[in-house]
Amino acid sequence: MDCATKLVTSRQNFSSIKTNKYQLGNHYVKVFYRISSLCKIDQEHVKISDSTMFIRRLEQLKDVTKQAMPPSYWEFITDGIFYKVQQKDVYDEVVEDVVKRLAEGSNGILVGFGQTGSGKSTTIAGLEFVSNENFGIAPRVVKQLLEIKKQFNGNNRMTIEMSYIEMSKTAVYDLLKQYPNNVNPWHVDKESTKFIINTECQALKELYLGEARKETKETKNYLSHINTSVLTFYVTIEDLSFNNVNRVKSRLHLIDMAGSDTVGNLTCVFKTKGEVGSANLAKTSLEQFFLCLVEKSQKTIKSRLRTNPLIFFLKDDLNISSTLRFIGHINTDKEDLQISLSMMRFGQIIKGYKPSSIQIEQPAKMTPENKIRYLQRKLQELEEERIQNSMLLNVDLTSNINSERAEHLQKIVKDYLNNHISELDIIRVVDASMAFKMFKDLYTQWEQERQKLYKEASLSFGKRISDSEISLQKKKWSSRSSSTMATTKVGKEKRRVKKSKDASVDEKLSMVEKVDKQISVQSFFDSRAKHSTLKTIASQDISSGSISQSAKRRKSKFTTSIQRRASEVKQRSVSSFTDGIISDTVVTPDIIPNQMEAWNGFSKDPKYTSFMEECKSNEKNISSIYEQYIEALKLLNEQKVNIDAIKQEIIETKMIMKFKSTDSDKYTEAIFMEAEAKCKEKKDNAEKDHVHQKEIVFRYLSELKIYLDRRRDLKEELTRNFDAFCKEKFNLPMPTVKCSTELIKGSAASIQLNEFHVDENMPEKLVETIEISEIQIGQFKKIMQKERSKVVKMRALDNKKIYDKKCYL
Ligand SMILES: Nc1ncnc2c1ncn2[C@@H]1O[C@H](COP(=O)(O)OP(=O)(O)OP(=O)(O)O)[C@@H](O)[C@H]1O
Repeated sequence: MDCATKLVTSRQNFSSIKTNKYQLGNHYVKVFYRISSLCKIDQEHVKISDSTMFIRRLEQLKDVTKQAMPPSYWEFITDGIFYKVQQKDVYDEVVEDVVKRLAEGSNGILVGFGQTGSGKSTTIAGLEFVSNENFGIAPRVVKQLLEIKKQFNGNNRMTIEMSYIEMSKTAVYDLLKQYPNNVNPWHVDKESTKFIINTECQALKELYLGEARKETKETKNYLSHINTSVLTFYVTIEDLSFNNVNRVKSRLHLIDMAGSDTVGNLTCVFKTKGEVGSANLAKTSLEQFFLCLVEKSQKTIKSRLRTNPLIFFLKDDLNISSTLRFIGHINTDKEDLQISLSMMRFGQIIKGYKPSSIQIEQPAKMTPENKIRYLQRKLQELEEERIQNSMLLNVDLTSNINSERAEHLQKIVKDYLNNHISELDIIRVVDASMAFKMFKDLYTQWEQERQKLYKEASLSFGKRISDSEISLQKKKWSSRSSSTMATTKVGKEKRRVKKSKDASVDEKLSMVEKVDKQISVQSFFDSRAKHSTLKTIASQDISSGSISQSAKRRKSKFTTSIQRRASEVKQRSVSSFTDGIISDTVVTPDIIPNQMEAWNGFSKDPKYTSFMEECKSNEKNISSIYEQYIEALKLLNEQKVNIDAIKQEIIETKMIMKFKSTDSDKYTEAIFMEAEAKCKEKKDNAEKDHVHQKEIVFRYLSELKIYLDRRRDLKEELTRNFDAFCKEKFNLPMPTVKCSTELIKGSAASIQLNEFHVDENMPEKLVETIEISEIQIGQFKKIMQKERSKVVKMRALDNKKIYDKKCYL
């Protein structure tokens, strides 16, 4: 798989481009291109600059008289060109936002089109590889949707379903059904299977099975798909908080078009003329439909809907308010230029652009005029970029922010304050402006608390200090930059205060200064250090010889009250900070690095020893039952595979019997019947074992559930205990607490529930943690191969029957 860097990324700036007057292009319609990583870019024929592709004009190559002229190219504007990039990069750039919009109720269509063997299926499905890093768009959509689903709770519910169909010129097949799986081409929506996705594992298994049921032709290197396939995700979001359930439905279609080609091309020698023609027709139909769409001709659009089952199926979703993404796949080899040009033109039609022809001089021969033209164009581009940037900087983008985004920003603020991220990570203009607004609010809040405390402190000494005096004093105090300077100034300040016969003001100011330090942002996250600082400062002041005994007494009283208030303010700050800004953080107990010491103290405290022991023993139980459960599950799956194999044997025996029935004698028939009976007996026994094994699996599962429930309670208790410990030892609650990593080491939370077929009844809590491993992909591939060979055999038998029938007739 590719590992080189991304060649060109998306560019949104199309202003310098000649567009069709019926331009369809809005920011929801994007056309990308992926150049097959198996071919080298031939610079003479193909050039790429940003997201613009230049392809050599073919007539110039063919016409010898024109070959001496400067090379002339077609210019195609795209939203991004990928060459030798990771699957993830393609996904992030092209699909991620489509899925987000899908969860918000917007329909979407993603079409992978291109020449035979150019990498369409790799981009859309990517199931032939052994690592999930190489998964294509479909498995990644499943993962992202399930992640979004996790965020729905309470009155909001999200349901994800999928259907998977394959379309040939004349028929439509349901890929989620066993062969024979024809559906009525005009009732695909009603007749196709809708599979409810609860886990990534189940969905992947269905994807692999669907892949196996596709019609393919074996080539030297890979299996080529003959037909177009459409994988549709149906998302339903329900809000149950009203009397009438509020329901939003949306669909996302991932279309893997049949490979277009020219009959006789080396890339498609294995395909019949009919198959090539049918693939080209599918692309042309879509192209024609888009031309109608671009021209907004409702009448023609309607009539076109009835000409093609694919367009009919996509129907309402195929319009410009949906999010449309097209990924064209091309080879840049000279012999494939013609078909590549056709693919590029398709993209331009979708965007509503008119390809223009330009001449590109070779750099060595560049004339001054061309240089000026080139530089002028670059200048214009930069100028436009500058205008856009300055617009972004000056526009208040924060007003349009939704709650999810706001939550995300709150998390950024929290992470920044916790030193988990740097300023550079808040680089986006919107993020930065919102984040700084939050910093400001936070600061204002603390500043108000501080002022309030100051006033209260002044009042408690029976003397009111005017606001101006406070600010004057404050300024003087805050201007101290070093400890020595501070000492000298303290002396001066005290002399001045003595002169004004108000020594108590000085004391109060020094106390308030300490409180200031105490509630500063830094000290907020370093509670222990601050706490001791407070004590040290207080004791230093108290022992200071310049203060009289009564002042000392007053001061110590004052210190205690200030300390208490500081602690109160801090606690209030902590809770308001947590409530207002990082309300999402306290849910999971977490240990942040500078609290490790506190955690160690807590875990060794004899008061909590028995509690900690219980936590550990619960984790141990989870581990051991989990292992047994996995073993039992493995056996269960093996049994299932065995049963499938026996069933297959029965089918095959029956089929052979049917075929032989015409010319076989009674003796042969009896042998077949006996073989079938034996298979059935084997199947019955295997099914009995399977039922028994299922019971064992569920027993382990329910046991595991009990321990996991206990773990949840223990976690809550742990949070409470740790909080109490921190309050007791440091006089401060911990802002966030987490189980020690040591504690959960080896626990089921850290174990990834493995592979294997998981029954629907498996509790969601467990299923959520499933990560797809390479072993599991291997198993899926085995299932796929088995299913494929089964379908191939059955198809061959059907074709033979049809052939025999024809011959007979
Ligand atoms: N980005 C890539 N990285 C590695 N291998 C790739 C990539 N793209 C395609 N291939 C390889 O090229 C071959 C053809 O790819 P794929 O099946 O995706 O093409 P296709 O366009 O779907 O073909 P067809 O139209 O014949 O079905 C496969 O062997 C695949 O592994």
